[in-house]
Amino acid sequence: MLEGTEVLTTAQMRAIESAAMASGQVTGLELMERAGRAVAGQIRLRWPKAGRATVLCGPGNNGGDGYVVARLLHRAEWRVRVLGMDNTPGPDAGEMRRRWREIGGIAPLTEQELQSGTESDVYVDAIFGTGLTRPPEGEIANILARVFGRGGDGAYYCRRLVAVDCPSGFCMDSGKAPALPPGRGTFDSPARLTVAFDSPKPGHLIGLGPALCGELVVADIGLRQWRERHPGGLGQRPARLEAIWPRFDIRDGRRIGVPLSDRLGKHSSASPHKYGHGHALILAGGPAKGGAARLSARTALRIGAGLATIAPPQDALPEHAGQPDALMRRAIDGGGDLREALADSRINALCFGPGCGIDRSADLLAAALPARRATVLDADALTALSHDPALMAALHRDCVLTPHMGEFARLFPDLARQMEGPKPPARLRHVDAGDPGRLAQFSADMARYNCEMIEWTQGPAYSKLDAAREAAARCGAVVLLKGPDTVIAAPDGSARLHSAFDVPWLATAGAGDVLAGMIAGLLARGFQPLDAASLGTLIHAQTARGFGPGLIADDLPDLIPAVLRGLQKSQSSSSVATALPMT
Ligand SMILES: NC(=O)C1=CN([C@@H]2O[C@H](COP(=O)(O)OP(=O)(O)OC[C@H]3O[C@@H](n4cnc5c(N)ncnc54)[C@H](O)[C@@H]3O)[C@@H](O)[C@H]2O)[C@@H](O)CC1
Ligand SMILES: [K+]
Repeated sequence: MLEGTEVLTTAQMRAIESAAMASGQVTGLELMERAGRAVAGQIRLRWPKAGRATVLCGPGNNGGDGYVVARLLHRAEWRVRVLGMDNTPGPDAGEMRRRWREIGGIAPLTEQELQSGTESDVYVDAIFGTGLTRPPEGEIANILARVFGRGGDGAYYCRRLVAVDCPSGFCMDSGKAPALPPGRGTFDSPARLTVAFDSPKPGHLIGLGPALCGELVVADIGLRQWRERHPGGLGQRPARLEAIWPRFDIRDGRRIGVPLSDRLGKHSSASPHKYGHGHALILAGGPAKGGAARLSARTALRIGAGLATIAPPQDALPEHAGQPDALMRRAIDGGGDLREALADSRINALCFGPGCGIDRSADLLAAALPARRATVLDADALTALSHDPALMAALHRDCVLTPHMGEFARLFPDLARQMEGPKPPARLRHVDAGDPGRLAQFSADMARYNCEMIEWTQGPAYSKLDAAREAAARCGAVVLLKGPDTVIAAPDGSARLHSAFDVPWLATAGAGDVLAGMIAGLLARGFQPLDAASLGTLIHAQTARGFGPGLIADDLPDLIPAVLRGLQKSQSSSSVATALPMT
């Protein structure tokens, strides 16, 4: 079982906070103090010399965190300037504002104030967190444009911007940034650092998140212990959502979320025989179309499949005579040939698509899907699938679809359209919080914290995650929606997120063929489809991280052994098992 860092939607986070407070074991004020302390601590860790800080405090609890940051930086001898809003915040934020007022003043949070005065060494963005409900307008939009924008000389207005929970105006569920109306600039100046609380949210990992957040630190604010003591949390737990790239620090700075299976470096069965490690069959296209499938096949071998066979039509077979010698060749002209090949039950993973041709893919898929072998569908196979509802209906739970956005839009046009628009309203759902007294307290807290009892998995904007989950449930197969951010979803709602925002050079011809081959090889080795797809995604990006710019897809397969060695090493030193309760 692959282990990643648990990711929570904002609704889940709010529900956990509220339930923890309803249990009487923690107060909102304590959580806010810890949140502010985490941010101030991270600032001092990076910039140990006390300097000038400007703290921008919004109207809600995110602003409350900001007042705590101001107080703690002041205590550490920073010269702190606070700009705040003239509203009546909730009781906790109000109390934190009062405590700050005993120390220093609050200038109005206006564009003019932001521009005036001496430039600060650090700017703290505590304007909006999870409570953003509509696109900012007027003065607040101007402020955000300045905070996240650049001057005429191209320099950032707010050098060293530290975001509290998230960059303000940003949706933590979808990674979308609805904040700025057209013409008001863009988020072109990212935060240096974002300190999120308790767990990463989907938006930190997908969409614009990785670009806007800068370094992401996930700070424990004491809810983890409560969750460990109350593993059921609130009512029924949703399908698990995990991040599969270890970017997060927590508590004492340990990294969590090293996503490994202990089987990664080992073989898939106790048998020393090559058939014990699986046999991947990679279907190739006609003459002059075989390169993509060769990349896939070579990769399947490198990732540890015991055997890999490339299967072009007869007239293209001679083209595959070269390296690697370890690769087997077999002509498969059509569905009949494939059915015959699949009589050999040792062929346990299939890969369709790269360079295969749309008609040939359709013909071969129709023959293969009823055999219910673990199957990767990529490129032309996805186009064939989008043309034929019967093929779509024949998909099964051992299939992995690997579309990019264009292919996804052909397969699931309605879901792709929804991604462009707002999310439909979340459905209300009863939350079982124990006895009536506790439930009453819980409801009061919900109201106090402006929370709704909304379905656990719902967030405010329809995201790539929502779309991939819905697609997987609809087609009954694993859907890997790839891009700089990749979402991998299983039919039961479990999902994994990975950001390859840091390796833009991975967007190169043939990289997708390599990914398909990795997943096919891992399936051959006996990994479950969700794990094979997740590990394939991670290893794929890790190979590119190790190589750097200048990468071409042909380089990738030979980089796999070093990545496998590195992952094994990090597994042995990982603290993941102690840092997170795993379900
Ligand atoms: N709930 C808790 O127990 C904790 C919350 N924490 C902080 O609280 C934050 C969430 O607090 P809130 O729910 O109060 O939300 P926010 O502080 O994000 O903002 C909510 C406020 O902004 C207003 N608002 C929303 N959209 C607006 C717009 N477009 N223009 C102008 N005003 C707008 C709302 O009317 C509301 O007053 C988290 O992000 C985190 O920073 C932390 O203190 C940890 C504990
Ligand atoms: K913020």
